[in-house]
Amino acid sequence: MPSFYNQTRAASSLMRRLKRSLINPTALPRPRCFTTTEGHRPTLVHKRSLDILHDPWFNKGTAFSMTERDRLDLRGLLPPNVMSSEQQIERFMVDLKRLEVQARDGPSDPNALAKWRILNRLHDRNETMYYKVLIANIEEYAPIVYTPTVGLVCQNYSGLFRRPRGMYFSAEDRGEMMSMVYNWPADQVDMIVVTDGSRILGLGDLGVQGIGIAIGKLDLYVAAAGINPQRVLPVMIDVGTNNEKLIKDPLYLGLQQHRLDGDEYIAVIDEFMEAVFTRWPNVIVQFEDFQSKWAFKLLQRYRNTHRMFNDDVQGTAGVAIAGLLGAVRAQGRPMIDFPKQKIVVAGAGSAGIGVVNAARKTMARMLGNNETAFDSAKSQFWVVDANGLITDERQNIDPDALPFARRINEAGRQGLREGAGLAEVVRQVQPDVLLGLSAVGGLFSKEVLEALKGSTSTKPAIFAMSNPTKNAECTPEEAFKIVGDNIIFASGSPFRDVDLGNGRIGHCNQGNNMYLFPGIGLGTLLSGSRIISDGMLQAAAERLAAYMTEEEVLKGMIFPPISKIRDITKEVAAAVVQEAVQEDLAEGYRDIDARELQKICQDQEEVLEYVQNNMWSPEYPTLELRDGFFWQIGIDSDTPIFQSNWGSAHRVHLTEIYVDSQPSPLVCGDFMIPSYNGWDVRKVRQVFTPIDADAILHCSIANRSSDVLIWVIILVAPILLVRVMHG
Ligand SMILES: NC(=O)C1=CN([C@@H]2O[C@H](COP(=O)(O)OP(=O)(O)OC[C@H]3O[C@@H](n4cnc5c(N)ncnc54)[C@H](O)[C@@H]3O)[C@@H](O)[C@H]2O)C=CC1
Ligand SMILES: CC(=O)C(=O)O
Ligand SMILES: [Mg+2]
Repeated sequence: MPSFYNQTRAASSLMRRLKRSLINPTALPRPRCFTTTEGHRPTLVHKRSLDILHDPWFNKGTAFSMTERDRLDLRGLLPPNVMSSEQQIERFMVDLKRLEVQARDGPSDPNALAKWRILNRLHDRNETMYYKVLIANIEEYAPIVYTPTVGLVCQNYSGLFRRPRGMYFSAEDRGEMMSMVYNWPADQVDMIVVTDGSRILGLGDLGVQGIGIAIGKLDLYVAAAGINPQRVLPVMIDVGTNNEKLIKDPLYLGLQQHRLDGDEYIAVIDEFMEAVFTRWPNVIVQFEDFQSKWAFKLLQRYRNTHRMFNDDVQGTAGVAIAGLLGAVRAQGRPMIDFPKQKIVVAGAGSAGIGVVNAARKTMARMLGNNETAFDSAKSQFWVVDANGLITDERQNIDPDALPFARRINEAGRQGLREGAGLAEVVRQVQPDVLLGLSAVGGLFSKEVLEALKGSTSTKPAIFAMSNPTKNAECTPEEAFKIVGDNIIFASGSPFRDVDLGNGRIGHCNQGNNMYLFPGIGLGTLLSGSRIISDGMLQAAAERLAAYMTEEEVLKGMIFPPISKIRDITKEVAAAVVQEAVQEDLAEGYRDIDARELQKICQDQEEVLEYVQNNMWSPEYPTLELRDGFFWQIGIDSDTPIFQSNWGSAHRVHLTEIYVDSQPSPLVCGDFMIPSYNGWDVRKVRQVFTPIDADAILHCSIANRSSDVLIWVIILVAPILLVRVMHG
């Protein structure tokens, strides 16, 4: 819950803005007029926030000064580094001259970036059409808006940046976030994907440029889960970067300082969480691509108090479990044999450790769900990181990896030692599964794959899950060629199936958390669960595993094709809703309360229908012009919102106020309303102090006093005052 201190701070910050609106003549209604900038006379604008950034006449993009950003409610809507117009032109020219950027880690499609640009322009122009195109061609364009191209986009974001999308909270904004969050124009936000840019895919620290991954993930939320695009918010928390190249790049858009660390870092993330959950109490926050050091700590910090999850730790784990269960079925064995699988994992970061933790819990559940089962399950894993096999002999072992450190005596009996290389580990262990989350392209070398031929499994599984494409631990061609045709293969980024000759196909599955995170988010939203429990994540993974038929699995297809992502997401969301109800966490959604949800969840078809009915589809709505002026308190949204269709400050006379649908005896009168389009109840309270704004459901407004009168008061009042004071 927001602390009293922060609420007070938010209130005083809002009051400041309120006062500013009341006394700032530029905010008062007047004809849209502006003067030239000659002679440094200010140009008077009739707009604020995104409306300015989307207006080609007034927009200065990254060149808005900090004071202008404050005055015009732009703070947080642009990357934090203020650029000169010369720098803007330089950035544009550099980008223009390298139209076909092919970075080392880029996708194999040479036109990928050009396609991204075209799609991005459509996204800016017409969201409905953009999502129609994306949904209809998801197989072709997911690799453009998501991995692998999104990696290349993030690497080149400073050059590609055109129109801002999402919000930027930087280390410089400390103490301001609670007020900045109101600069976002949407009254309701369902889904936030936030990153601090510290580990974007397998590309390392990309600083502020990491916003691209948050945008890409939210594209999938809209396309796959049918989250309304007006209710998503990509967020970049810029606490600096440890990427020296970016720190020295004059055209970099983020803070050019080293990353905050320790308590200072946590304070920034805390402030962000408090701000977004204060404005949108029902929002769900997905943490994305935080370096492992913080991924686990932040997850532990917020997971029992906030609606949040970490996609790299928890989403990836769920997808891997579904894949691992699929691999057991593909061997012609029942899923209950999973605890017998020997699994070698290369990579002990947020993703690798997330997977082994979840796989261990799944095994333990199958073995009787008790302490002994949990303890014995860990012996099925061999974890190898940059320093080789992790054993309890390792100095300064990472606490998150500690439970999986092999006992050195036992390792010795297997012919292994502390720091043993991957090939050696595979040779000795003869695993059923070799899983890569190392971000090291080609790590599954010929030697490692040769060693896997000794696997005791009838159908060994190779999961080269690192992204983007160039970071895959091996390609499907290498895997099928070296290990043989009788394998299961999955990769994090998409590859083509392999032609094995004689009409046989070596199936390449895409093992990516995109099969889970949209359903986890949607299921949480529609259940109204206050947290995202382990059980909800497990239910999501199991539903994904069960999605594939026996026939498909035996052919080596353990994940669905991406063309089915909307359908699988619906299934996953339904499983999440049902589990939330089962665990008594569900509080309902909109007009469906917990009890009704419980009834719905008794019938599988009904819960699927409930999910389907709440998925947004890209269709043009019929628009009608609503002339004049109206105010209302939204009752169809979770937070009552006081809305006006008039984007500027104005004086109004309230004539009717309804409380609980009854005309209220409260005294109505004249009020000066500042220029906010969407107010939540806290703001309303500050203006209408005698009114319990929570209870107002509707109020209508008659006549506004003329602008001329306001100007007369503003200009004449001080003169009169001086006269009175001087007798
Ligand atoms: N397919 C999917 O859905 C997902 C894939 N990933 C990918 O997983 C990769 C890793 O992500 P994080 O765990 O967050 O990164 P991280 O940087 O925290 O962890 C990387 C780990 O790999 C280890 N490593 C480095 N060199 C190695 C080597 N030669 N042999 C064995 N291990 C080595 C490091 O010691 C570290 O433990 C990234 O490429 C990311 O894109 C992450 C999440 C989801
Ligand atoms: C897929 C994903 O989340 C990652 O590579 O980080
Ligand atoms: Mg990620």
